Amino acid sequence: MARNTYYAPTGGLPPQTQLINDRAVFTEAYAIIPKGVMSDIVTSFLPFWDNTRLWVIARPMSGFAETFSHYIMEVSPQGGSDRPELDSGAEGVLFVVEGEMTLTLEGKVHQMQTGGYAFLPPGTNWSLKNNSDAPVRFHWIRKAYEFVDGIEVPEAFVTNENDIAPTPMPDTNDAWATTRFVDSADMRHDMQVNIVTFQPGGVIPFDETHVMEHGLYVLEGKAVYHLNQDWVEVEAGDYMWLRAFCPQACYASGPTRFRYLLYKDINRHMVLNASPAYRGNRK
Ligand SMILES: NC(=O)N[C@H](N)C(=O)O
Repeated sequence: MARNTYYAPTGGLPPQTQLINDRAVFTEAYAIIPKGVMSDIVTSFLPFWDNTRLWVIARPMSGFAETFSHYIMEVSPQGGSDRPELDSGAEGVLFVVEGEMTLTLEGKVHQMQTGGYAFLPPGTNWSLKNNSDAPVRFHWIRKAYEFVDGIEVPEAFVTNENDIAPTPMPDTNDAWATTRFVDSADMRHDMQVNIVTFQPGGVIPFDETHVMEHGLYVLEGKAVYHLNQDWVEVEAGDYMWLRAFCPQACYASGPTRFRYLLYKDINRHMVLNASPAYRGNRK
């Protein structure tokens, strides 16, 4: 089966001769981390991960307004972790963009390759190892799972994006389609990590303005995105973080398809006690 080729950052140092013309921006409504910023200078490390470095491209900051963290992981040969997740309340998604790795999930071994996708509910027993002779690069998106009395925690699964048919947006002539790994109406899930694909010229023709917070990592191609009041050019390897209600529209501006990994929080009430007014009203 044909496999997709995604942009995967490989680090390196920007040359000292480089002009200072990066497109990085951090605003109240959105942030852009262009691929050039993901250099060797800004890597992180994690406890109990061997031969591993990462780029943290999103994290909760204000305590209640941001819901998730997003890492780009790079695990060298023989690297990995037997204690990957230290927070028993965290759920996660792994998505492989280059190389291969061995995921052991509740004792069962899964060999994951490019396009491989795993959902890890809170409390899952998992470990990861790179048994190959090349680095493996994957995205790891984490969120504090919002438990609800009477609703079960969803089960873990491992799949590959090539095994899932994208759902076309009606009336777009298939120019805009979304690969969904879980059903939006499945109330056990409080987040989705999807892949959105636009054919050249495909558009989001109006400013979507909605409660879902987003992280968008561009996997392929390029586009012009409207974010709040700005038009920005983005291409494979760039990251966009969008706060809830940030207006967003785009058109795929390149000769090839434009695709991104899209995080969104779904299916839960908003936390009312985050508001000082609400706290004031309570006995
Ligand atoms: N920016 C986006 O791709 N937004 C999606 N239509 C979404 O909110 O699912």
